[in-house]
Amino acid sequence: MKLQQLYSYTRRSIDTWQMIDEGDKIAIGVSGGKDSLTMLYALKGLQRFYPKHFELEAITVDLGLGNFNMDAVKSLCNELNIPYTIVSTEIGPIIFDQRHEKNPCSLCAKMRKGALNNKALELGCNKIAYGHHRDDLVETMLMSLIYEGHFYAFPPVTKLERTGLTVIRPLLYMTEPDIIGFARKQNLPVAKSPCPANGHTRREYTKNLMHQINRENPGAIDKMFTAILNGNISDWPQSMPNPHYHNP
Ligand SMILES: Nc1ncnc2c1ncn2[C@@H]1O[C@H](COP(=O)(O)OP(=O)(O)OP(=O)(O)O)[C@@H](O)[C@H]1O
Repeated sequence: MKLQQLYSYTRRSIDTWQMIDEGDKIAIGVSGGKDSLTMLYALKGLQRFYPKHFELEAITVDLGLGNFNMDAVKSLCNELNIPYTIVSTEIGPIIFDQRHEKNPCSLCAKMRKGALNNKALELGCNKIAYGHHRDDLVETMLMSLIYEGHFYAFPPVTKLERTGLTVIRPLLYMTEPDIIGFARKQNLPVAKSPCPANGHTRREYTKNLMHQINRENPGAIDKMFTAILNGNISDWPQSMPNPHYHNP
């Protein structure tokens, strides 16, 4: 995937869901994975020509799991001229060593988001960008169906009432293969997740299932994505009708 295509997909979600307002200061959550690194490029590029002016801050929450070297990400942020902050935490040791959590993912995500939000507020940001893409959205919907028995997927924009921050997901129209292709082409310094639960979670199971369904029924992921977009899901904001874009 070329840079121009990346900008065009990102702009599509930003316009459709009105993610950016004049004067926003957006914290980009950077895990070091391919999605958030791609998002650094996407938002930095868009900043140059988007009609509304906005500022960017990149933030990584270090979970304290060791083996976590973000020097290459620091250099990338330098190159892109995005201020970069690493927040050191003991979230990993608390979850795995002290509490021996059987289902560590939800508590970890909650604590990680708390640390990210606090730093974003401290830096004067009013929005937080997550690198979720189309396949993450479909995966989450399937998890909700299989494990919770209802049709739900996270919205493109979420206002967090307690902190006043707004979460945005600018890569929502990108597919995972597109992101993988972009990350490879740009030679992005993708870090392997240091999480010991990685690869053994319900999410991983659902992801494999989703790919199996798509292999056996080509186009199924796109169809499920369309079902979500048209699904009148609670929490989802109104999308902007835009003559330039046609939803699938
Ligand atoms: N440790 C972290 N510090 C800051 N932001 C994070 C961190 N972990 C996740 N995020 C943010 O939350 C988003 C979703 O997290 P998730 O763990 O689902 O990542 P992912 O799908 O593996 O994406 P990525 O390839 O960016 O890691 C990430 O894209 C990123 O924006």
